[in-house]
Amino acid sequence: MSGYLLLEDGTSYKGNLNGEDSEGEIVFYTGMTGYQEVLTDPSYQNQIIVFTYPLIGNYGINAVDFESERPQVKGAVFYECCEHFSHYEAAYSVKEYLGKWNIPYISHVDTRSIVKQIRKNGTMKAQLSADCNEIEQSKSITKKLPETQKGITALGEGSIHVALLDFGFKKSILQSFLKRNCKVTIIPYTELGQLAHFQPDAVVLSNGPGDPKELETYLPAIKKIADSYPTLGICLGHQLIALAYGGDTMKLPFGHRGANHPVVDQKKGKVFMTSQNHSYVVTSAHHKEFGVRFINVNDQSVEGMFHQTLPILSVQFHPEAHPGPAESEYIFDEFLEMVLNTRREMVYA
Ligand SMILES: NC(=O)CC[C@H](N)C(=O)O
Repeated sequence: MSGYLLLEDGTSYKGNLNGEDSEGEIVFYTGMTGYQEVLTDPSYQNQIIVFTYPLIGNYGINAVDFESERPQVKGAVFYECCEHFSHYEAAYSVKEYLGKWNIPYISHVDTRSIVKQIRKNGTMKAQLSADCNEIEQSKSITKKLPETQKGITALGEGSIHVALLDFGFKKSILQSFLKRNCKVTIIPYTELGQLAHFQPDAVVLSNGPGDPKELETYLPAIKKIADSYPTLGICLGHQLIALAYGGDTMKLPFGHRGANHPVVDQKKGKVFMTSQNHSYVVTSAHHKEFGVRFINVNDQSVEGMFHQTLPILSVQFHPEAHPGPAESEYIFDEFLEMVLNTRREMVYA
């Protein structure tokens, strides 16, 4: 069926629409692969994703690469959505998967032109629609709090107990700790008051959707947690740590979403490629208790911080990868080493 992608700035694109009308914030993802992880990453809640690579769906959808239990996006924009997939692990096509969950997508639209428009006018409200109406200008996208999926859940038997504060966590973050011999207790951020009761050795603040400032009411509790436990913040978690300690965040014009964002680790003097998915960044006017350790090579934005005296580390990129390069996985090892050192210090204090 023919249909339209309508942007808030008045631009429209005609293509083949599958599914019902939908509305969200339009953003673009530049990785050549990883569509299954992107579609199911909770950080993309309330967004319509333009995939810049022109062939999506070639290797189908499998049982292992989900980042959560369902697609999280409001819609997808492809040039070609391949229905005849080929991969030994593939169970069904992207079309079947999105159809099952009533997530619409449009294909055979000029994705290069759409991306140029977003780069020019910034991420904005968009609609997938059977009709070519204009988007209501007055109604801007309502900011929503992250939706979490599970209640408090304990997994793994390891010797280090990590509390994963869930703002919409990616399964790969959980797995990064389980495979490093950790016990993990997932705690939805709405229940963060319960955290102390579990007596964790460390706390991880997860990734998640939306503007970190929407979570303002949780900041004092987050600061108290980071003051008390070795803490790692990933993406939204990193932004929340900055805000909790008096720093600030701002919105980038069109964000960083892809699998080849170069970052420099100033401590190691090393540049590596990272997987990224964010609109907001910590501004360099962060609180002076923190130092900036990681910097984006393309635009010099802050990619990660460390606390000068406390065991707190935070990264804007995704060390768990999925999709994308795993070159920064050492962040997990370094963090767990930090947790063990803190434990040793407590024993000998
Ligand atoms: N992946 C994330 O955690 C994204 C963080 C935040 N929602 C942003 O867009 O900047």
